Amino acid sequence: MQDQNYRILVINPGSTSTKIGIFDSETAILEKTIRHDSAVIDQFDKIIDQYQFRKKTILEALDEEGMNVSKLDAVCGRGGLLRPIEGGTYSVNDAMLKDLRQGYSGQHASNLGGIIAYEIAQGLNIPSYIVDPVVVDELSDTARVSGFSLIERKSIFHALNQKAVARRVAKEVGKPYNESTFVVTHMGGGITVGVHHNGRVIDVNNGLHGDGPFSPERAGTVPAGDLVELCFSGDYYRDEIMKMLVGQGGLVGYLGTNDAVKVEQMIQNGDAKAKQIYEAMAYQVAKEIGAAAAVVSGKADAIILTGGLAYGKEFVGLISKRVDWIADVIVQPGENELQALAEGALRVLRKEESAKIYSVN
Ligand SMILES: Nc1ncnc2c1ncn2[C@@H]1O[C@H](COP(=O)(O)OP(=O)(O)O)[C@@H](O)[C@H]1O
Ligand SMILES: CCCC(=O)OP(=O)(O)O
Repeated sequence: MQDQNYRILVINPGSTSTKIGIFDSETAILEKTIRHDSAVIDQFDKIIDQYQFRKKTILEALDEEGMNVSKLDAVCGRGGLLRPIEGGTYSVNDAMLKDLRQGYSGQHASNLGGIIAYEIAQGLNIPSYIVDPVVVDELSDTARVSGFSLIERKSIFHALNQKAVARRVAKEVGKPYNESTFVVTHMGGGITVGVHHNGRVIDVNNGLHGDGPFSPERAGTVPAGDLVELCFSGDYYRDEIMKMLVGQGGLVGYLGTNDAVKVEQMIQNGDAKAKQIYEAMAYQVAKEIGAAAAVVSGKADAIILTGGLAYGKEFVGLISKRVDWIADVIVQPGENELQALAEGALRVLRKEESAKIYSVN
C-alpha cells in the first residue's frame, strides 16, 4: 500500500561515526551524524563492547530531537560482517545476531547495526531489518584468486552506499544500473573501490583488513613479507597487530587522528608530514582506481567518488588529476546510506519484496 505512511528508524554505525535517521516512508524527518574521536573508540577492546555506548548515543540523540520511538513501525540497521550473502533486505534473526555478536567475518562497527536495531525493535514489538550488508559478495571467479592458494580474496565493502550512489548516478546519466559500468570509490573510515558492471560488483578491495589503499583508520595493503616478520617478532600479540591494521592504521597510525578535516588544518598550519601522508592516501586511491578500471579494459561510464572524504576538495582534486583520463569523475560527497536503509525496509513493509532470511546452512 503506497499511501500508508511507515515511520522507520535507521541506524548506521560507521568506524568514525554513528548516523541515524527517522523516515516517514521515503521522506527523512531527521538525519543526524555523531562523530567519534578515535581516542574514544580505542577504549573498547572489541566492537561488541561498544554496544552500550553506541545505543546510548542513539537514544540520547533521539531524545534531544524530541523523537518518540513508540511511533515507529520498523527499525533498520546497517548490516555487518556476516557470512558472504547476496544483496537485499534481511530480517534480523537469531542466526544473524549470533554471527554479528561474534563478528563472523571480522570486527567492524556495522556489526552493531543489526544488533541495536533488533534490541530497539524488540522492546516495541516491531520488525527489524538490515539492508545490503558489508559482506555482499558478487565477485567474479577471477577476482577471488589472491595468488596464494590458501587464501581467497573476499568482498567486504561499503555495499549499501556504493550500490545506492551507483543507482543514483545511473539514473542521472539516463542509463539503467544493470547496463552500466562504474568504478565507485567510497572514502570513509575505510576506503573501498568497486567495479560495478551490469548491476554486479565484480571486483572490490576488502576494505576492512584485506587490501587496497590506506584510509583514515586502516592500513590497506601492506608488504606481506614484512608483516609476517612483524607477526612473528615476539613483540606483539595477535590482537595488537590486528588493531594496528584496522582502527589504528592509516591516518591514525601516522598522524594520530581519523579526522581528515583536522589533517587539512594541520597541512594549512605547515605540517609537512601531514601533507605527505594525506597526498600518499590520495595517490593510493588513484592507483586502486586505475587497477579497477583495468578490470573493464578502461571502459567505465564514470568514476564515482563518494563518502565523507569526498567533501575534501583538495583531496578529490589530487585523485581526479590522476584518473580523469579514464572516464568522467563524478563526485557525490557523503553517503546515501540512511535513505537506502529506509527504502530497503519500506520495500518489505509495503510487501513489494519479501524479507530475505539469513541462514547458516
Ligand atoms: N568536509 C570534509 N572535508 C574533508 N573530510 C571530511 C569532511 N567531512 C568529513 N570528512 C572526513 O570523512 C571521514 C569520515 O567519512 P564517513 O563516510 O562519514 O565515514 P564512516 O561512515 O566510515 O564513519 C573522516 O575522516 C572525516 O574527517
Ligand atoms: C567494512 C567495510 C565498510 C567500511 O569500511 O565502513 P566504514 O568506512 O564505515 O568503516
